[in-house]
Amino acid sequence: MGHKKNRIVLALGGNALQADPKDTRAESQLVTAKQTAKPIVDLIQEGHEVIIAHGNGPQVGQLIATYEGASQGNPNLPIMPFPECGAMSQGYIGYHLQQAIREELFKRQINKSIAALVTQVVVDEKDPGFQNPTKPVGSFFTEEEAVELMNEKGYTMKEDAGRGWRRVVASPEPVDVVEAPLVRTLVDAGHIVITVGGGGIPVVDRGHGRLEGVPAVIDKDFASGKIAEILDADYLIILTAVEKVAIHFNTPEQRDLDEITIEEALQYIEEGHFAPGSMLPKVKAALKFVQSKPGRKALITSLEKAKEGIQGKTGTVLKS
Ligand SMILES: Nc1ncnc2c1ncn2[C@@H]1O[C@H](COP(=O)(O)OP(=O)(O)O)[C@@H](O)[C@H]1O
Ligand SMILES: NC(=O)OP(=O)(O)O
Repeated sequence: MGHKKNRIVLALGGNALQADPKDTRAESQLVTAKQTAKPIVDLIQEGHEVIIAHGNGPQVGQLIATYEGASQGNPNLPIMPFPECGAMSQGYIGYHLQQAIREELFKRQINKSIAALVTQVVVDEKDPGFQNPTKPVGSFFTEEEAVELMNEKGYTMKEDAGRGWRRVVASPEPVDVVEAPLVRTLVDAGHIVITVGGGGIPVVDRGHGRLEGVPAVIDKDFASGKIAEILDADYLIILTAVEKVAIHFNTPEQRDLDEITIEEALQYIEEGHFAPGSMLPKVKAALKFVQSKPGRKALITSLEKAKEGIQGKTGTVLKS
């Protein structure tokens, strides 16, 4: 008996791109991408239509820090602006995933093309996110190092879900995906598309066809939800380091969640079970997607468990 083929937007978390957060070498990231390709191609092999989205927090932060460091005292090396760093991170992560998935498709003799599309995402310049930076980017620091960086460079730094201190930048909500019609055309034609990488390059619509890049990093969970809505996907699957979302996370009372209703999700958010900057945007993006139209489902699980998750065997599922 055949099973239902779904249109799935897969959002890849940090661990799918960088196995060891301390090993930031591009070569290591490519090795990780090759591991990541396997469970993705499992889904493609099952006949699902897969659209791939991914984060860029560590990578965009590294690019910005590299330019800032290199340009100090060197007038010939200007600092690369934020939107350009976002585009660069989107480009190189897309290139890695494109290579990795292509190779895996070839191994399994699946005749499909894959392309990463440079994707811009429209944001509202009045979004409150511009006044209150929340998006962690780049490496982790100790509190002492963070204080030094705040004083020296004027960064805003915050503690990131018990894992250390990171620079935080503005993170407005995605309003629209500029290249969405192209993504749709490619997906409808049976191709695999990598899009809204790093949440998309944030742009403000100035009218008359003019888009202007703005210094921010859009949350990839929200951008994935947005493209899933636009493409009328059946599933938004957010892949991260944990198999299930939990309440009372990291405490002796921790309870992993299997299936939750919209009401339960709202209640758990209200009770503060999900850390801002890590699990909270995932649950909120899942919630927004399932609320947008009846029948839509969201799944939060680990990369390795994606296939079992779709079969209803694991993960945390949210249904409308
Ligand atoms: N309530 C929760 N349930 C499960 N994990 C949680 C929860 N709150 C915070 N986390 C943490 O959030 C992490 C996922 O966020 P993050 O690492 O930022 O995501 P990404 O995979 O997109 O890079 C999990 O690996 C876990 O450590
Ligand atoms: N842009 C973004 O959300 O990146 P991360 O998932 O790496 O934080």
